[in-house]
Amino acid sequence: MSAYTAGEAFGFARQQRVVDSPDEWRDLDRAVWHWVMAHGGDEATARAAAWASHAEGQGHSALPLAYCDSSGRRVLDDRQCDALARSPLVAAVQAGDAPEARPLVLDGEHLYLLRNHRAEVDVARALRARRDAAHAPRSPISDADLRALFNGSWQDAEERQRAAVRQALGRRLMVLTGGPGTGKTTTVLRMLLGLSCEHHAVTGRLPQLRIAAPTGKAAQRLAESLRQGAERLHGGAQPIGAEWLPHLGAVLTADAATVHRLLGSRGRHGGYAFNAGEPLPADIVVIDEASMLDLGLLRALLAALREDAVLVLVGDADQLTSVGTGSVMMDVVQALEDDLRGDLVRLSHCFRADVALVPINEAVRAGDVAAFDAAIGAATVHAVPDVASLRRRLFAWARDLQAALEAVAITTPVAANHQRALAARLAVLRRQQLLCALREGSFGATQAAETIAARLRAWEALAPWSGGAWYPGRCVMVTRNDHAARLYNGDVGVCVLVDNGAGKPLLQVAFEPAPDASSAIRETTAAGLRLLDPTTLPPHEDAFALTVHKSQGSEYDRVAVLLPPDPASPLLVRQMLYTGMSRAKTVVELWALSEVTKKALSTRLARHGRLANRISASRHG
Ligand SMILES: Nc1ncnc2c1ncn2[C@@H]1O[C@H](COP(=O)(O)OP(=O)(O)OP(=O)(O)O)[C@@H](O)[C@H]1O
Repeated sequence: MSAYTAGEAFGFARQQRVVDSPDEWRDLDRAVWHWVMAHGGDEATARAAAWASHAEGQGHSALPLAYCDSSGRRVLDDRQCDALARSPLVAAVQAGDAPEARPLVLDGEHLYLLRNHRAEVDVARALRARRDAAHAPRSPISDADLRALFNGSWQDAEERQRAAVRQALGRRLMVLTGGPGTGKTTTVLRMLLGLSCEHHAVTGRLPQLRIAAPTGKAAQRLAESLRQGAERLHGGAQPIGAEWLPHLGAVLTADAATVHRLLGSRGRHGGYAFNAGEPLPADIVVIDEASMLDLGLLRALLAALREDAVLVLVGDADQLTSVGTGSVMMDVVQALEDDLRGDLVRLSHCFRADVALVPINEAVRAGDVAAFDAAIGAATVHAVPDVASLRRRLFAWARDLQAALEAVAITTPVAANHQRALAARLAVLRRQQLLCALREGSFGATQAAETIAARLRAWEALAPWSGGAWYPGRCVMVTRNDHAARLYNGDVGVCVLVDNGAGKPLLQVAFEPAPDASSAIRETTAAGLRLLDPTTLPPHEDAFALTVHKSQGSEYDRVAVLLPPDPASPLLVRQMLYTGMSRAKTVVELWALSEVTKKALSTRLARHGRLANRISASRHG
């Protein structure tokens, strides 16, 4: 789209041509330039506004006045910065609210689009209020209770888990962070039991509990882990006392949903059914994978919460931030770490049986090149300098995938009610996964998935389906929410051959249980695995290779992380590498040149904005 057509889309066609339109600007940024010029702004303000829009497109909530373009040149000179403060379209403030609504806000050394400024201010204010509302618990948890909640165990390695459970009581905000396998979910379950007990002591009734995550898949995983954990607590070698059972019941019957669904999203511009005027009927809300929350969604969530509700944010603050604006989990953790009050617990001990990957993940998390070199033996490294070598890797990968599909007899029909056989086929999705830093291009996930699919289809056992789009073993990921089908962006399914006892077996796509089915419902639907006709699926794509972004919240036995051979790629950041590699449970492969890996290791993704400062500003009002 040219600058003119972008402008036309906004209803102000045939304006001046954008002066010096930088190559990096998107059509939207140019449209913002036109909007400012059409509304009485000067050239400097229009330019700054377009750059603020561009920065938002990169995930920043604000444009620092010293912002540099990709060639390292400042995008606004001193004269332009001075002009901004005098512009009628700009509200200049020194921290805090903009006194009047103007489209741009100059807050100290940062320029904001108004909505991002409001979101930052509102989120910080709500979080500060939640922090300040902490009080001594009515029914503090005893060491005996803690021991009971941890199955009679009292190890040093569990101290922070116990601290998290103890410290959550009496608060309106609790944040739990830690890497994979550090026991976040295990701790959340105990925390919920403690919070439920406290709620009962204060109100005389059990709490209304809601659990959610930014994606359906993550919500489903949390619900399932909590259910399994609750069963172990109830039926293990040292079952918890009868006094806990009503609270366990509250956890077991809690609905799990995406955050959008929790808030009653009415679509892109329709707002939410639950908001400040119509608060969410919930006493305790747990959000897992909170690193995927963006600024706008956290603002909506905080607005919808009742003042006396407890919000528990759980996630790995070192993972990639959301694709949207801001890096809220990272900022919240930083602010709470700067002002320790017990409402943040960072777990660090890995409890997994297989800890071989812990040192390398820790080295990547910390960006420690020496520790990474020392731990690299835990990973398999393949240098992939060009398309030909990538192709060879992909072929070998497809061969292994074929072997995994063969092992579950993917081309043999299975009865629709044979849950075990269906679950075995579905489990292939968690066996091996290729994760790519890029989406597009010859090193991107789309092309890699195509190459793997083409190679797989050359398998003679799949010949009967050679004419169609669907074949047994095709793995797909849903790319758009379909609330009616209870399928959500990020859900993965595998195509299976189903014998329904009425003639020719049918191709169906198997998915795990719906995330927003309560556990009671899940139990009545024979383990809840869903079989759907391929023609009824919402938009989807092949899932043989995914971007690292899309893999957040999932784990696989074996992971290969593919990095592009160009060290200058802007997506090569430490959080991306950490997120990708830490998805592996037992085997991790790096398909990358060593200089590219080092570049990613030593580059920390930082998003511009002032949320962390605003939250920590509590002591100054
Ligand atoms: N205190 C503990 N004692 C024994 N095992 C534990 C303890 N805490 C966690 N585990 C075990 O460690 C494994 C990981 O725990 P959990 O799933 O709670 O971690 P997590 O941080 O939520 O992991 P992920 O981020 O990968 O979902 C599980 O097998 C769990 O049973």
